[in-house]
Amino acid sequence: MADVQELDSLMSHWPLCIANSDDAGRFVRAAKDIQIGECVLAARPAGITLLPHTRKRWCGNCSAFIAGSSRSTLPIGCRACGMHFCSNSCMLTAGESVHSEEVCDIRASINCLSNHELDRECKALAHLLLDMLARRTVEDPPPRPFQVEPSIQKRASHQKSGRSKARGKGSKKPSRRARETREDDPEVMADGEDDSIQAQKVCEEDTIIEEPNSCRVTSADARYAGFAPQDDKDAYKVVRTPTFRSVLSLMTPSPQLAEKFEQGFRLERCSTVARVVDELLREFPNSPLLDGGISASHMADAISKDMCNSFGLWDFFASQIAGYGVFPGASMFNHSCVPNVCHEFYDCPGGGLLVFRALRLIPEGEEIMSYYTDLSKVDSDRRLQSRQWCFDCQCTRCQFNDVKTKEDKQLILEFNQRYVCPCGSIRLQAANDTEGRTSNCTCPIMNRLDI
Ligand SMILES: C[S@@+](CC[C@H](N)C(=O)[O-])C[C@H]1O[C@@H](n2cnc3c(N)ncnc32)[C@H](O)[C@@H]1O
Repeated sequence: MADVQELDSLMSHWPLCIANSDDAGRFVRAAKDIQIGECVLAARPAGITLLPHTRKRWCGNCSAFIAGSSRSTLPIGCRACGMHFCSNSCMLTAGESVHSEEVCDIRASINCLSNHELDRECKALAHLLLDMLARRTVEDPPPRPFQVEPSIQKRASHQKSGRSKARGKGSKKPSRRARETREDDPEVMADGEDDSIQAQKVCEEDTIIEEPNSCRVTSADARYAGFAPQDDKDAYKVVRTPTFRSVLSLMTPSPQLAEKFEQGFRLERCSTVARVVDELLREFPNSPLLDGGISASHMADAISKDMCNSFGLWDFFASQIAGYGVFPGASMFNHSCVPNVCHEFYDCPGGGLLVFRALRLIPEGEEIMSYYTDLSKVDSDRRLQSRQWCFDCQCTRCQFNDVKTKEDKQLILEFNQRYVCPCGSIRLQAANDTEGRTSNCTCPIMNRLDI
């Protein structure tokens, strides 16, 4: 069984504990009675990838839908790599991690590769891998076999002084950042003012960035995502930053299992993507992204986790997947088509937060079941979807729906009326609802737009 300690520490503040089963691997149990609506976990991403059609609409730093973001000032686009940001502050924070000089250069190079060299899915994976490497932080607790601390700690102290000098050092290629401009306001970078002076100014005005590479979830973010009361100043402490090692601890299907579910091709492309990213990264020999001796095989291992562990990010306005991310804490939840928790994605610096809440009372000891498939679909469609995660769902709903009757259809209809919000996501049953029919949607999009 893979390392649980790293994953366990991501859950240490939540009413959860990890256990193991023969049929579905590791799973999560409630460590106490959990009330309806109670937040069971808020997880941060180890890496996110936005699909090309979304990059202009979603902030590359906080994953906010730019047009609907309260943070949004003027959208800023990078002409080199195509990433967009909802504000100056987000652009500056990203400049220290997911949009540093070398990351931007490599992203641009990936975008330029022909379909033959790297197809669309592989490019999305390559961006996910870069994102994971760029978000790597000081490992906590101190590592065991995987050597990462010394250089990373050095980097963190550089950054505390306000600027990352390590980044781009030794870079062979000329920087493309000069081409980066604010789309709607071309004067911003074109007035001759040095990038770093601008960065300092905005840092002073906007926010104190303590650890640029691992922005904290602030108390305000925690309140916005609804898991902290108004007066809880320490709310952010419950959300741990996933380490790279926690990603490596996630599950990868064996080649045999992947073959059985016709997903072998996905496993194979991980090494192709890792090789391409590794080659591009080696052009930056002093890159902090490679600190700790990250090799191509570490990279292939990390992105192979995408297969069974990524969460889709839904674009409500375009009604399509905007991208996906790996949230190691949340990856311990197994699937059920009758879940007892639902999840919502909230934008916040550091890539966003995936927040899980109880759909009903969950007694101590019961398994926490999330959902991976579209629960509004009929059983055959859900079964097809679950093949992507290399398993056949055996939940009561799947077994029951094998017998197709009018009553089954009624059951699905009722289930959807009860749990599926018009925005497409699962919604909470209202706490005071004895009938179990009316529910409150807590999704950020609906709330924010006051629909
Ligand atoms: C996000 S991980 C969940 C944690 C996983 N059990 C582990 O040990 O790391 C998803 C994987 O768990 C397994 N899994 C999740 N739900 C399952 C279920 N209802 N039945 C069987 N396997 C399941 C599948 O192998 C799936 O690819």
